[in-house]
Amino acid sequence: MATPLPFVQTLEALTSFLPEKLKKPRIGIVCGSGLSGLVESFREVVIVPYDKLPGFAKSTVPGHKSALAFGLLGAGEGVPVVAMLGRFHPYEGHTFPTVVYPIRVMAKLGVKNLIITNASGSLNPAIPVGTIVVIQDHLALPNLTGMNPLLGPPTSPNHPRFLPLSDAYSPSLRRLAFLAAHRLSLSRNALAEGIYAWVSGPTYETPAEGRLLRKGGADVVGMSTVPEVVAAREEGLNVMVMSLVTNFVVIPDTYRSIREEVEAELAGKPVELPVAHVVSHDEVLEVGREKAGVMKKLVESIVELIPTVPELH
Ligand SMILES: O=P(O)(O)O[C@H]1O[C@H](CO)[C@@H](O)[C@H]1O
Ligand SMILES: Nc1nc2[nH]cnc2c(=O)[nH]1
Repeated sequence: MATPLPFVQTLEALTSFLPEKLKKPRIGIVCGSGLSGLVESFREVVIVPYDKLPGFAKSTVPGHKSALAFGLLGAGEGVPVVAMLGRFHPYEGHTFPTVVYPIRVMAKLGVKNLIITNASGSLNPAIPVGTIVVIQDHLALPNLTGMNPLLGPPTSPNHPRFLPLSDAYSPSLRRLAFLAAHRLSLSRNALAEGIYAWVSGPTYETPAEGRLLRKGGADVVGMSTVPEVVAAREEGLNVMVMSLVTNFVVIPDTYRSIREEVEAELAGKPVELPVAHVVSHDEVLEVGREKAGVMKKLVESIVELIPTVPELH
């Protein structure tokens, strides 16, 4: 029997921290690796550490803090928002109910629109490092092979047993990303559209795995987000995802042949080979820091535009 989730206690704890005007955020934000600087644009901020909230775990990944930030975002009076300054990943050892618990709490607070950010590796030569990819769809091998976040009894009798995901990424919200980029005079290349492959991690891809995902139609790959999207859709939220490309996944056309190298060496003709790039989380965080400002402005602009779209109310 699964442990019951402590929603009532979490909501009571949150209420005790928040002033009236921040108690009912309508927009939720998830900050990806290195992107929690988003909170710098919030006004009247209240930070609630995860260890003060029953049901919340601790984020153990560098670049992820362990707190919720509530505040007002955008011009004028501002819109009440809540942001996760750090997420939970299954590879940290968190169970799926724990990974998506903050999303379900956001839904119970009244959040209707969710903006998720993450860091990812590019599988598509036309999508270079530094691009922000507005996600159109996902390819989730774990979902198809027995690691689906919704396995087990439904969290609520109101949830559908068989959740459709053909429309998971809200066209209305995605539209706002491009309108916001226009408002901010970003270059056309700053923003792309693409498909996110979710892998469990924590290993980065081998070249063969990268090639498989690319052939399967994915443009970028990461180790998060999809469980959050699935839970948010189950809760009835509108969802959009912006993925910052922090590195290329190395997918060579051919493999270096050690046999040929040895044969050349033995024949007195050693070959000089280029050193292959090896990705690291430090590099991921570095690109996150460089692009945090653009991501912050985009999110703020989208938050300002949401109230102008009737179907997002
Ligand atoms: O998806 P976020 O949390 O932004 O982080 C990405 O960066 C980390 C790997 O460097 C992984 O956690 C991957 O998913
Ligand atoms: N799986 C995966 N996650 C990432 N997060 C940031 N870069 C990468 C990557 O190359 N692969």
